[in-house]
Amino acid sequence: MKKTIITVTLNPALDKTVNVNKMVVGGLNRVADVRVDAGGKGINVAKVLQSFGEEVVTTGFVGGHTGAVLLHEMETLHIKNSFVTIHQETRTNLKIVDQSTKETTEVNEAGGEVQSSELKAFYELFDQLLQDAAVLVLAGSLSPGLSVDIYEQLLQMAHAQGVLSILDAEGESFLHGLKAHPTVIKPNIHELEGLLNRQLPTDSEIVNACQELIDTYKLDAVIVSMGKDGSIFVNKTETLRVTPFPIEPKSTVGAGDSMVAAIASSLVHERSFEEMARYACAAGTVTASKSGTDVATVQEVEQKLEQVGITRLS
Ligand SMILES: Nc1ncnc2c1ncn2[C@@H]1O[C@H](COP(=O)(O)OP(=O)(O)OP(=O)(O)O)[C@@H](O)[C@H]1O
Ligand SMILES: O=P(O)(O)OC[C@@]1(O)O[C@H](CO)[C@@H](O)[C@@H]1O
Repeated sequence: MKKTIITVTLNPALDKTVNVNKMVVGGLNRVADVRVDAGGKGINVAKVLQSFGEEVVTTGFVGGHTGAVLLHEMETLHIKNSFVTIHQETRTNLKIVDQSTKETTEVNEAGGEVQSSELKAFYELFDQLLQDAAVLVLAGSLSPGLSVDIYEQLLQMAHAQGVLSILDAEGESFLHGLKAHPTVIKPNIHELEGLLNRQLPTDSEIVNACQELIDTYKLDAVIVSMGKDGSIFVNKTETLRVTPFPIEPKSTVGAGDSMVAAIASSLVHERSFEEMARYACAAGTVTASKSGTDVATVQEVEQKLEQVGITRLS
């Protein structure tokens, strides 16, 4: 049986996280401390999967000095990777954590442009990687130069090979990707409201929206994350309201990606929907309690599984 999980980050980043005592918008902010991590959604997913002991390979585009640092970071973390090198520079994303409110302000660059020859090389590489794959994770924004329907195309290639898929995207690329029927989607509440172009102030409105998406786009499951308020898991037969255990949040960057990693691992291991929810919530919540773009380890997640609150709504 195939077990490999491919994570795709078309627009990765080095995440530079700075802590300031109290953020002054429009004023001078002195940085108390700084850290740099390999980032980009699919790379964060791969970091968690590596700790979980899954067979994971991560791919996408990297370029320039920042790209070289990113590749070095992945080697240090022993994450199997196969990236197409582009001429332009990989971006650096700034994350400002205000220690007085514990809020994170994110400033994400657009990223280096991908040329058509580089895209062609990626499609060839992706086609090869699919041969051994069980699950595909597509996550994050698109670099300039990429077509908004790229997720749709990659999902169609994956489905032709019988590969399950998780899509975590927003805006136009998300809408296009949905047309190719990913197995699971994991929007946060803002991405879900943006997709449907309406506010979803109550749990029951969120659940109805998830069911609507499952029916319209023939999805297996929709998982909506809502930061400290937890998450809602909906598939064709079950609806779960999931509540995290208390933490002191340090940086929520990568929390959603950690959920996606736990969902991918649960698909490979054919866990029940409830077990998937436990793993995903524990992974996201542990990551939110860590600094920078540092992510949950398998030991930390498994210790917390029983502390996840699950209420079965159907
Ligand atoms: N402040 C917090 N306190 C407790 N748990 C949190 C907090 N923030 C995030 N989490 C946990 O992490 C999960 C995912 O968080 P969130 O909804 O912010 O994801 P996201 O917006 O996709 O994140 P990102 O895109 O930065 O990876 C939540 O469902 C919750 O379990
Ligand atoms: O600009 P995108 O691709 O939407 O998001 C990129 C990003 O904010 O997402 C990750 C956290 O989820 C970070 O590591 C990274 O900087």
